[in-house]
Amino acid sequence: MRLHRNLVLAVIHALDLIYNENEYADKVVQKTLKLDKRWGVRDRKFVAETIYDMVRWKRLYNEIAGTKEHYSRDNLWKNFAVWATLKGIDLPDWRYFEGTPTRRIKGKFDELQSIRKFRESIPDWLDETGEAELGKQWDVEIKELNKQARVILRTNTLKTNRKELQRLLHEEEIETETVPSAPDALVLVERKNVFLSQAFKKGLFEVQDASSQLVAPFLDVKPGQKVIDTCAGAGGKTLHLASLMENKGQIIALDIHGHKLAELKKRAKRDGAHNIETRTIEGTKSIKKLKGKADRVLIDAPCSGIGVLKRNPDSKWKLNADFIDRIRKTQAEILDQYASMVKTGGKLVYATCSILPSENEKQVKAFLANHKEFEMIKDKKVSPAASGFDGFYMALLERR
Ligand SMILES: C[S@@+](CC[C@H](N)C(=O)[O-])C[C@H]1O[C@@H](n2cnc3c(N)ncnc32)[C@H](O)[C@@H]1O
Repeated sequence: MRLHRNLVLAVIHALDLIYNENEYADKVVQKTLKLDKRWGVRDRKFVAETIYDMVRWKRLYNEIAGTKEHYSRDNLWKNFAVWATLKGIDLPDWRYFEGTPTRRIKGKFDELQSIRKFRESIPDWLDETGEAELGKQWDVEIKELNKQARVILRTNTLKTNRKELQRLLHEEEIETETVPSAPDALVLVERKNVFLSQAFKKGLFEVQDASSQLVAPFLDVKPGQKVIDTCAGAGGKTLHLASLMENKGQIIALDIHGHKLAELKKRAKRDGAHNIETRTIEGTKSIKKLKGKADRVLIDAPCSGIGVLKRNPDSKWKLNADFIDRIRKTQAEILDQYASMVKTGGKLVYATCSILPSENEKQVKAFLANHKEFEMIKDKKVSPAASGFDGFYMALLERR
């Protein structure tokens, strides 16, 4: 591969924004890709993938390059030289690469393979938490979570079926394969910007990981029921629930952030999902009004997101142990309060995109100890390593 100066400069500028200005990697990638309209598909792929790669392997590259946590331009170039060297790319004779110790880089990389926090490029606290909660399993999970995420689509069965969607995408030169574990899912054979496709504009699919696609079916919804999605956000699961309910019945989508619900509304319109009402939570009043009203309640709780690190590699650097402590408290409170919306004989799913037992089965266990009116029907842990998709947890409870 030959390096093009303007593309590499764009990557370095993006890293400066992410590391020094604390901007989110996905937003910076979006912004960077708009910099030059003349860039072709391969240029865009290089820019996006290199930024994500550099962010993912930040700690490892810092350690190899000796750049520590200082991201001056010179140090960003040093980190980039490590990336290129480890990829086997011949460094051009640009002044930034003068004196790059190619052999030392490779030697240091080999040496660091025996220390997990460097090998997997994670902060100390995360390595300690992962090991304390998952033991030996942490080794394989974190390895998988450092891989690049594939693009997965969920067929919008309100408008089409998986076979037809696959055919229509093929006509737009987007090749896909089916996913055995998720009946409505298609995985892209090659990464593409699917949001530009006609199929997307017509609302024939949503982008949603295969593990995330297991959550709505876990709630066992039926057309005609009253369903409350308590942490609906921009509605990934709400829209799936609407499809499973064939647009019949009622879904109330709640969240504390109105702007996320506004996005949900836009998506619902595109998808032809007509049975969703959004309500911003502005205090306990909105919850009390819904007490004992729902056949089904989904709590897709805020969480550490450790199960989706392959999608958001910069959360490794933005998360911290205090945040996880706080989020565990929020999860316990949410579960305790929102479960009251389930009517007798109704069902509740508690789900997270974390793989830490302290956010998952331990939360459910503590809840059940205090709420004898609920019993567990089943739960499911989706391991990133075993599935190749995101890490998730879901528990189905019933109110007696
Ligand atoms: C895991 S995300 C939800 C993702 C969404 N269900 C989806 O499938 O796209 C968790 C959501 O919980 C919301 N949230 C945080 N605290 C909350 C609270 N106390 N009550 C309701 N929602 C809350 C966040 O704004 C966020 O949108």
